[in-house]
Amino acid sequence: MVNDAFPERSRREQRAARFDFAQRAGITYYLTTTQVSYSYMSIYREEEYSKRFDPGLWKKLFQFARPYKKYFLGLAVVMIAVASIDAVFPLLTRYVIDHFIIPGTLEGLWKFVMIYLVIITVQAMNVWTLIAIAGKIDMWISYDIRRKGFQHLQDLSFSYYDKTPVGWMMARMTSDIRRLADVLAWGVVDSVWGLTMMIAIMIAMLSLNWKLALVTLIVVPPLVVISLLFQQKILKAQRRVRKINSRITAGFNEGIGGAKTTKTLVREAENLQEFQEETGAMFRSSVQAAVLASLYLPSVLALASIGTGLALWFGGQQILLETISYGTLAAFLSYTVLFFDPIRDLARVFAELQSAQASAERIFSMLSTPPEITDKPEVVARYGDVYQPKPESWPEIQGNLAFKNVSFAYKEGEHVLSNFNLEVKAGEKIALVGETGAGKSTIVNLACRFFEPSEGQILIDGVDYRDRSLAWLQSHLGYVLQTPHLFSGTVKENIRYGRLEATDEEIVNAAKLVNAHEFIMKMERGYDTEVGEGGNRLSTGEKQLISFARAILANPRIFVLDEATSSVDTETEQKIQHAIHHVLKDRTSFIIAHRLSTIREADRILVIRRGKLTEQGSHHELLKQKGYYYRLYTNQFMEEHETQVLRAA
Ligand SMILES: Nc1ncnc2c1ncn2[C@@H]1O[C@H](COP(=O)(O)OP(=O)(O)OP(=O)(O)O)[C@@H](O)[C@H]1O
Repeated sequence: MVNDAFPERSRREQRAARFDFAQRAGITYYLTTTQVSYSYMSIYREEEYSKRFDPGLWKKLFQFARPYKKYFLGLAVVMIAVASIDAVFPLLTRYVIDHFIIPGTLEGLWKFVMIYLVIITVQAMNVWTLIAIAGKIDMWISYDIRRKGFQHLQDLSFSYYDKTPVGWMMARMTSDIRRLADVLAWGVVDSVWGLTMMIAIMIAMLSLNWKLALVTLIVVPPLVVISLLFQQKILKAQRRVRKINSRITAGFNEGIGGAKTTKTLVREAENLQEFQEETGAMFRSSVQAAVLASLYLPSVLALASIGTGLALWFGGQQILLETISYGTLAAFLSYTVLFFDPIRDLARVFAELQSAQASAERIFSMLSTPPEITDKPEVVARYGDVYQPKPESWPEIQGNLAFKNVSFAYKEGEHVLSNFNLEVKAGEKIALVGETGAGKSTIVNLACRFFEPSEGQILIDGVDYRDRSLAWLQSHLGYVLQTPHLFSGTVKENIRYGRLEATDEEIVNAAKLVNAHEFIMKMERGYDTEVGEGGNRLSTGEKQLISFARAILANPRIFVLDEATSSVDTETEQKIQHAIHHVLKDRTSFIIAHRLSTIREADRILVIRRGKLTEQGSHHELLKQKGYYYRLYTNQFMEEHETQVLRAA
């Protein structure tokens, strides 16, 4: 399946990926993206897909077309009309030659001109209608698939985002869907037009003079073969160019985003070398595509010319024998040239169908990935899901939380937690400390049901949280991360994201509570200041404060602060500590912090080492125990003290 195609991703990337989509989902997470740093050029690996026609896949795809079948039918009718009229034009030329030019008379010309005008007006209207219908179908289908894709991405669990690069998902949601809708809508236009045109031309030629028709149509079979061969090769080369192009775009992204890191690691030369290899491959594939395209047209023109030559040769003889008119020969010549268009179009549609099938496979592989964490059907029936919640049936939440013999592994066999037990009372302020990779974030992620235990149970207010709805739990969650993500928009809009119906006054109060009001008011337009994409016009500390205000506004029962105050200065941190103390009162909260001064006030500090709870108690109790916490605290204290002394000196 798709996910196996990706190498293990760094944890930072994984967080960034899943939180990016979690935030778009609009659920009450206050998670953040970090500056993603993929290994340059190694992120985007497109899979090769089967080339055989896959009826099952097309059946699934036609489900998206089904709601618009009336429009497809209308489109087919209009296209038949367009092609039939296109095929009539050489007959009009024939009429002009045989009735006006050869006899040298203008008699009946006005009538002819009037009929001609009516025909081209009808044709213009047909073309307008077909563009309008096909354009609408194209848009509707891409809208439907995108909507379904986006909804599914929101439903997918964190583990999916751990394995799948954001770039891959973006490509599915944009270019693949675009291509698919395009082929569905415009492929119908081209194929109906092409087929009708070919049939109409053949009927016209055969009825004008079947012998001459058979001679002229000799060139059609080689024309079909050449067109199919070339179109497939051209498409293959173009696909290679597109693949490399997406890697180059990723390379640009990486190169620009990671410019500072590149410089500090003196990696410029290697990066340039890697980049040149990609652009070299792109150059070769582009040249190949251009050479193929440049060979195709002359080959087709040569065949068309042979057809024209044959028509002239045999047609000329027939004229001398007076078995056909000059007009008929002219019509034949036009038909020979006209025949080339539908063949070329059909060959292109045929080749594009293969590419569309690959897009469809990619999209459906995403759509058919089941979310690992979902509500059971009976839970959905009772409480509703994220899209149709039934808050009136939701139980009150107290905020008591218990881990009962919980084991958990991200990868099979590699347990991060084994038989982990923990009881947290409603309103308790819990701090988690421990070395990097000890399992602190895993514990809170399990508590928030971003992952579920492989064994054991997590109870909220005494009930296994799998018996309650995800939406219920998440509507009571507030989560603030170290590197918060803000959305493009104003400060006010970003805070309001926590609770859309909040008044301006409530927003200002939330900002005041976390000491963000002061710096917001110092900004040029106060709460109406634009924060830029991802909040990049603000410092990390400022973003932290805003995301904190946003989380508070939602008034969650369970609050998680994962290194949430690591980027603010000591003075601001003290202010936030004060706010945290105030805000977290009566809420169950988990605080993960490496800076131990920030967690002294916690009701209980848990020391986690290799997934085990090794020490617990208040700050003073733990200091008295003189264990790991004591060593950690005294070391940090000494370091901070030395820094202060140095600064003072
Ligand atoms: N999404 C993931 N996929 C696979 N392994 C993971 C994932 N997240 C964490 N791990 C692994 O699980 C273990 C515990 O990680 P966790 O993030 O819980 O540690 P932590 O104590 O929060 O560390 P830090 O202080 O660095 O944030 C680590 O060995 C880590 O590599």
